Amino acid sequence: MLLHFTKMHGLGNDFMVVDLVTQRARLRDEQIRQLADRHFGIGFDQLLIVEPPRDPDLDFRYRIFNADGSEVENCGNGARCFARFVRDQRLTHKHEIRVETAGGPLTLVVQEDGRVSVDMGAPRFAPEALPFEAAQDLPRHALEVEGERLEVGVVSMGNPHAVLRVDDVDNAPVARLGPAIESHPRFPKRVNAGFMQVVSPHEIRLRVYERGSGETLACGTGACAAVASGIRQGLLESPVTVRLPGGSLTIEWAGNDAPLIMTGPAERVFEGRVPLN
Ligand SMILES: N[C@@H](CCC[C@H](N)C(=O)O)C(=O)O
Repeated sequence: MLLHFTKMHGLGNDFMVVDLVTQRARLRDEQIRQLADRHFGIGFDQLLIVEPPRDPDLDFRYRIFNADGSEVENCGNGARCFARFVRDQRLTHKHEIRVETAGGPLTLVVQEDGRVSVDMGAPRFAPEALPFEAAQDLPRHALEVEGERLEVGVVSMGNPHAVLRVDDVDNAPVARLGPAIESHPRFPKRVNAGFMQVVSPHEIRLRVYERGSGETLACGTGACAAVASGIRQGLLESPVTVRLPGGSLTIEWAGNDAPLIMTGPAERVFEGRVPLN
């Protein structure tokens, strides 16, 4: 069969978006890995699948797969592209869209200027929420990585994040420490590794080595996790501008059980059809 798809990106974090409301298909892990290949396939950081909701109170079900084929709980940049996609495809006319994800329901609001704001829910710091092996809930945990003692904040945004503070994000050892943190045995479900440089209480620079996809140009849940961890440690104050290699996001958080609100762009690149073997 020929599968119709749309290529999109949020600040260079790129997606293949597939409508399974009007098409029928099933993608196996190895097909996802092949499609994600930037030389032999289409190339993307994540595959986003749009399905009818299982809960009648929600508008859609939104499923997310990393480039390695693993299904994950949440994707912030993907959520914004998802909102733009369902409106562009005329699957909905709503400005406020409620979707089911593997990490829980999300509310997406399409603004007049085309940017999308997402209620990302409240961050969870308890180690069992990620999961992370630790005896207690602390703002920073010591972590031995490749013989180095690092200090990381751990945050669940539905998906797991470890945030490491660095002095200079341009020279941070993301390629060396990223994969080692991602598959550290104290994170049984692996983890996304963020490298955060604090510029001022309202501005950070961030690079993220994503679980299952490698370093990306932007990570929405990584931006939320870094801001939540930074505010919890008294380093940051809401709102925070997060400067990522692909562009900037605005993150607001009132603290405690309040949700993080992420605002940023969502871009369509092209549409195509690909044979599914
Ligand atoms: N790019 C995403 C996060 C995608 C999922 C992540 N790699 C994971 O495995 O949890 C974002 O914008 O949040």
